[in-house]
Amino acid sequence: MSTSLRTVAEHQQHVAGLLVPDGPAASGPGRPPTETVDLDAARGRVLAAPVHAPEPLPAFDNSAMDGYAVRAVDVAGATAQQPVTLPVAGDVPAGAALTDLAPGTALRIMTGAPVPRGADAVVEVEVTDGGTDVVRIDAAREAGRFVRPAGSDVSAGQQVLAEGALLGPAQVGLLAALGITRVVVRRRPRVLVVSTGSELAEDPVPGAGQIRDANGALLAAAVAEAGGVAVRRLWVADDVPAFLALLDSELAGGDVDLVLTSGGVSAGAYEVVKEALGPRGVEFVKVAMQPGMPQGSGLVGGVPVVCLPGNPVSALTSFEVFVRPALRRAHGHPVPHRPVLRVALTEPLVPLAGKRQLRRGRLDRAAGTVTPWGPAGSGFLGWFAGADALIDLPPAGAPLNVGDEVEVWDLASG
Ligand SMILES: Nc1nc2c(c(=O)[nH]1)N[C@H]1C(S)=C(S)[C@@H](COP(=O)(O)OP(=O)(O)OC[C@H]3O[C@@H](n4cnc5c(N)ncnc54)[C@H](O)[C@@H]3O)O[C@H]1N2
Ligand code: MOO
Repeated sequence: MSTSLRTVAEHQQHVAGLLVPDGPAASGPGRPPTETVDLDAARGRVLAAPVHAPEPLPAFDNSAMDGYAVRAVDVAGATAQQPVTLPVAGDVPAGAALTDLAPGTALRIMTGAPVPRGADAVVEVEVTDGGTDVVRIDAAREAGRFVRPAGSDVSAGQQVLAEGALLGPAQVGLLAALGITRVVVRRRPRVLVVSTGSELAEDPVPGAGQIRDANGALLAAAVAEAGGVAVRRLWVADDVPAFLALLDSELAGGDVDLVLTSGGVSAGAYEVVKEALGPRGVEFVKVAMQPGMPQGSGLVGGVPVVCLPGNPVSALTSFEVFVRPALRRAHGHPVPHRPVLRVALTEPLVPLAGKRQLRRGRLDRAAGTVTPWGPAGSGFLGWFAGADALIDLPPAGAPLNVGDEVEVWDLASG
């Protein structure tokens, strides 16, 4: 085994290289096919094709105010001292069909209702006496005032969303407003999650020396949060033939874009993942990072495989650092990385010599501070569950004092 450590950036490139379109993985999520989804399922998805407006928005001239539709010339010069009085010819509620306004009259109109033919302005009710038969108007309103013209927001045929746009509430709302009910989006990368270790209990109540599988749920959740889908979540004991048989049968179906394993990659006597996949060409390395030093990556049968360390804190941190950005970039997400903030420490910290360290932290956004959350070791999932940030400490930095600025990854955003 090599004793030189790979840098975090180098291993990020290795993992990203497995997943990007130009990478070696022909069948990976690098060239994700597309799928068409209903608008209700579109939030969080990435558009695979631009969208053009089939119709203008608004579709017809409509009122921006509750008030009176008038001809601007009929109210020209109106003031509180010299008001204009107009007969009210009727009401135009929202949802009403288009009507006509006769010169020298007003129509009581509601916000969103179609501005009648012949009217070119709306006088808001606040500068009138609110009359229903006859209305006193205390202010002039120029032509176009409080009229939202057809197409003033979006014109017919205009490109409203570009390929690669991330669909959030505003985008989904716009599509709904335009009558677009289905959109072509990039397919979510399909990820097979495999937990390894003979200590993992199959029964709900672990026996002596056994533990429950945390990484399966943890990584499936992380995959979903990154925009992928964990197609299957499996467990295999520390048994190389059983592991390989499972992997081969799972990959035979051809529906997996990425395999994520956890455990069995370090220096012990039963390192199932390393022993099984090393001979298949997967590269096992040590990365200058804590937690998450032992890592594996490569292709098995053309499918990218990323092998994460077993400690749950190490597995999740490794996912954050290596897998999440690659997965998001691979399916076209416009923002692959977490937002990085510069905030002040509330406690002193001593960086590790020779390794980049990602400590759990809790952000106080208002105060612009971060508090280290729990010990540095990789056996503290309980602490991780209470954290909302990773404090990114460069290797061999000087000891940090209270108030010193550090970079943190904001896990609650992006
Ligand atoms: N002699 C050495 N020992 C270790 C080294 C080393 O360099 N030399 N590296 C340490 C580091 S760093 C890490 S990280 C771990 C990684 O170990 P593995 O990836 O081989 O993982 P395991 O040994 O299988 O498990 C480690 C730990 O995590 C628990 N685990 C594993 N899978 C799960 C799961 N699905 N759910 C919950 N917990 C899980 C497992 O029981 C162990 O406690 O190796 C160090 N050792
Ligand atoms: O590098 Mo391991 O992931 O700390 O415990």
